[in-house]
Amino acid sequence: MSVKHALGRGLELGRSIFQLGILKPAGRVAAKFRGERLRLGPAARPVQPQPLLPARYRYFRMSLRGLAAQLQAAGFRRLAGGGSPRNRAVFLAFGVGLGLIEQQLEDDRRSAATCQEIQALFRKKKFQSPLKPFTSGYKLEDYVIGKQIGKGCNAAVYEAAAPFAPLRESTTCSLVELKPNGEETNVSESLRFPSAASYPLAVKMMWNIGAGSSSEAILNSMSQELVPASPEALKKEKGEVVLSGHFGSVPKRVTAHPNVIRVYRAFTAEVPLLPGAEEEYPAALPSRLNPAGMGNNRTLFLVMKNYPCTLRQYLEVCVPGRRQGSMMLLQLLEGVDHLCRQGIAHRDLKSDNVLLDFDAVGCPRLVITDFGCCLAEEGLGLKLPFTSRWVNRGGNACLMAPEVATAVPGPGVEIDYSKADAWAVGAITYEIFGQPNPFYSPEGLESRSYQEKQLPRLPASAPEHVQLVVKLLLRRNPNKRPSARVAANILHLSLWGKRALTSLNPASMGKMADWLLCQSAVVLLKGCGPRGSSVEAELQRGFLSNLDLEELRMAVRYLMYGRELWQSLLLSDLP
Ligand SMILES: Nc1ncnc2c1ncn2[C@@H]1O[C@H](COP(=O)(O)OP(=O)(O)OP(=O)(O)O)[C@@H](O)[C@H]1O
Repeated sequence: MSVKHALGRGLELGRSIFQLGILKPAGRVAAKFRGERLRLGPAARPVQPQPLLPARYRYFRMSLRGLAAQLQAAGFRRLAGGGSPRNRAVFLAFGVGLGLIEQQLEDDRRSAATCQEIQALFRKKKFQSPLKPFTSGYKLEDYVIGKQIGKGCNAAVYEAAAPFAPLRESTTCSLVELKPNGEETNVSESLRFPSAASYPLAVKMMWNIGAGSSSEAILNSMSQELVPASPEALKKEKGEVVLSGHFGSVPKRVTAHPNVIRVYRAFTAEVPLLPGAEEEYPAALPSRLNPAGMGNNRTLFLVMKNYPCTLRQYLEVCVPGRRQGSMMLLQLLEGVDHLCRQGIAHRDLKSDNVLLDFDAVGCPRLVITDFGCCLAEEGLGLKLPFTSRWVNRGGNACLMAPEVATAVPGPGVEIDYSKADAWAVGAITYEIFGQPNPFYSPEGLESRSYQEKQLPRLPASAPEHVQLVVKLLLRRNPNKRPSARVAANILHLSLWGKRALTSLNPASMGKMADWLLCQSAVVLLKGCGPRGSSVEAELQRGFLSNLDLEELRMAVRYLMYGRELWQSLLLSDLP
């Protein structure tokens, strides 16, 4: 081996370990170079990207550095101790080549610092609620209730108005009539959704059957509904949070996010006789209103913004175009990532539980709603002890991730929900791109037993990056499935970083940092213009406020992996 060759091999070895992420633990693979035992060996063939845990990544870096040092030391030893000069030089060159990878580590340190600075800049700008802040509204009498706008298994939802809760100027143009953009969609006629102008609020009245009528009992049984409640939602009395009474346990609360519903007020009150109650939910009424009713006298009311439709209703009349569909998927992933970061799993994601309105340019804005089945217990995180079959695994069995659906209860068993909502988003994407959800129909796939190769193809109209993300999200094995954050990053990079992507390399994130800086400048400038509150701008700000170098690197790896598979026309057989 020539010196030049050895230098090249050293560089290559370091780079390949670096690019692929060293996937085998040190010590298990011991490489030998010219008789010298080394503690690390490169992975021999391209392997699928896998998340590198920060601790492991640090360990890997230390090992790489250690390896370079070992080689250099061995080279010097041999230099001092004799041996053929050519051999010594070769040895030294290999070590030096490997040591050059240090430069990449330095590059990484700088890129990580850039990410942190950008993140800090964008985190400063808080998400603004579409309603002007209001101070009253803790009683049912504060609201004028209109007609019923929805009903589920646990509640009826009514439009409502309150003189003190007008919409912000910029959002009053939420489209009443949406003319789908010819280039983006197949639907030609205009679509009409009810206007929220006269009733900007929605009041959800929970059906209280069996929870008792004390406020404490109501909260205990419906506490998850309060997860998206703002800090001002519950009346504060003498500095203490009360809900028409005193409560022991309050669940975790999610902070505001553009893709997660906000509950502005929550209070208990006597169940009133609202329009359609006797016909639509007579059994949920208290005996005061219906002698045959089984409901309790008081219940929980939640006040939210009134959205024109659900995602399911929207998709019944409209097939979003490529870009719009990608942005809709991206919003769901952003919402799920926000929940995950706060240790909350929704556990009942479906197109009925996603509400939708439109930004000033007619782009659908999606918000995740109905937290009645969520996992948000303080101190529990995303892992639920599954010790008996009576433990509730969540709602909507059809869209239950395989690891949840197949879990068998037993001592010490835990269900890990950290990627379960992301899996459901993968399934909902079929609906967004105009296809039936493969997990719905009776003849459809079952999440507990499907094989990945049985998944239908998305229509050709779905962009390549969406097809890749859906394939990845619907992997059975959660360890091989990207998190919502990494999946969102793949879409962000594909939507806005296409040109930069051609030169991106997971081993050298310097170019990525340059692109991020340019992107930040663009987003900041756009934020000053009239489109500052557009869905696109919100998504871009969200991305920049959540930058993490390793998660970005992971996304780049997946993209490169997807590109390779596309090139070899193997995407349908994605392992
Ligand atoms: N803020 C809102 N604006 C407009 N419509 C809403 C709003 N919240 C809910 N809805 C409508 O009411 C329906 C029922 O609401 P929701 O899903 O919260 O009730 P639920 O009884 O908890 O549902 P589930 O049966 O899933 O448990 C929704 O599908 C939607 O059509």
